[in-house]
Amino acid sequence: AYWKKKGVHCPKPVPIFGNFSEVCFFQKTVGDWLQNLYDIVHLDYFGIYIFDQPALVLKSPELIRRVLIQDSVNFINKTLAEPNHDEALSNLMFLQKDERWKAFRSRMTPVFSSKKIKALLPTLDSECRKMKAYLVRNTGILECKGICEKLMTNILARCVFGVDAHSFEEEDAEFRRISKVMFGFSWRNAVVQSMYFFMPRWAEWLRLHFIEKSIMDYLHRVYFESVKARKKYGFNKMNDLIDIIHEMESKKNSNEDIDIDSFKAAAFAVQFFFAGFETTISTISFTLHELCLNLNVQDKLRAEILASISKHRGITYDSLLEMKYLDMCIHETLRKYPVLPFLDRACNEDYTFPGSNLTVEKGTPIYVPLRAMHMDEQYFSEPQKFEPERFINRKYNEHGLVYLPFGAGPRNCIGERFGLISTKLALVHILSQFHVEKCTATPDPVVFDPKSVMLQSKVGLPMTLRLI
Ligand code: HEM
Repeated sequence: AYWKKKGVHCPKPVPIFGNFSEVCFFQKTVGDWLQNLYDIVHLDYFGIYIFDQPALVLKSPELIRRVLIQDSVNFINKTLAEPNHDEALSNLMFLQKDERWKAFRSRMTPVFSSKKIKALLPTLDSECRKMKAYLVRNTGILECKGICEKLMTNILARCVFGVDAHSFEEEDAEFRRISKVMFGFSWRNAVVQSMYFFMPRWAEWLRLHFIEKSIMDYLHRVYFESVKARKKYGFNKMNDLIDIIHEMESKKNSNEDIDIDSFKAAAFAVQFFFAGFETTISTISFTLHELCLNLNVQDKLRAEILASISKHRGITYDSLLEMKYLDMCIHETLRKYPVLPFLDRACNEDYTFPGSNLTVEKGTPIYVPLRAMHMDEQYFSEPQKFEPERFINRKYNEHGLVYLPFGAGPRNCIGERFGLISTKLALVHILSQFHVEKCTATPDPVVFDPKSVMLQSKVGLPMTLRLI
């Protein structure tokens, strides 16, 4: 009745569940659910109900630009639950709101400058070399997502906490166990994380933990132990997050409105680990998957990589930025497989869309069905086809926003540069030494797992690796 009163079209809801039953019973992924709604409604926007909560879905690229960029001051918050019942969780930036988020974000932005990321390259490179040595010992059929998980566990443990995770040497290494509990499938994760996104009031009321408390405690402990060791042996040697935070601390301006106390710094370390893990793994492994299925693209990409390695006598930060076809392949992967298939915002105050009589009330969740847009023929011809060439002159967002793998506006992905450089480096290392090929277990097309809010293949991404 809410949307009817406002004169906003709403696909027919069912009692109790509203339009949400298929996601609620894990029958469809969030991405597929929003895409089905997007495909049947031919309007700039429409209403839905998540149980009894009205939410607005935007289809028009122009309205999306308004919400994410032009009028972003009205839409600074995400819809996610705010876990004020747990201090450690409430320090995670993507769960923060209003002034608290603003202050935290501006303090953390310098951590991701190109200079800082460039300084991390030797660390990333040495972890990629360990992966390569492991792959040389284990060619044949491999579950490539599992390999990428080991790699990112190692990279993040080093870049964030300054410790060696030993994922390639020991199957049951502690960090690997932690990342498995954080991201591996469990009904607990599926239910709690879906509730944080879509039933935030319930998640707050039930005092649920987005990340299991024991894991938070463990990661805090690792952080504090690393800081303790650094105090003893000296900072600024590892170029990792702990050194960067220490450097920021020592330059601290007393007028700053946020104090990065050690508890907040530890929370940021956890946040980095959490937000950088599945996102980067997904991008590396789906690219390899598509390269198995598109051997001409793989050959072209390998030719670019080998030429660059020979020109620069190795792999450098600048050479990674120079490889245009590599960049196009990754952007095509992020179009077909955006790890977060939708964006969410909540309006801070009642807001009337200019030129319309649509007013959304304070607190109303707003969704951008970005995967549906990435698969819309109107914007991307033959959307099922993996075609990196469509990114030759990347001008998709000229008239409104249609391509959004990292979101947009002040609340976009803070780790884009780090995610892209890690993805590029891992792909260069793998493709310069191995052919990747389809095996009988390679899923084609990929079937996504409805139990995960993020886009994940139901059966992993197995393929054959063959030394060149
Ligand atoms: C290829 C890899 C990645 C992809 C596709 C990706 C994608 C995204 C997307 C779609 C958002 C939401 C943006 C919005 O709502 O407008 C986001 C937010 C975020 N990402 Fe990433 N991400 C990636 C890597 C990383 C990495 C490596 C980090 C490392 C720290 C990171 C940290 C974050 C954080 C902290 C936020 C929340 C920002 C805020 O609330 O202000 N991401 N990411």
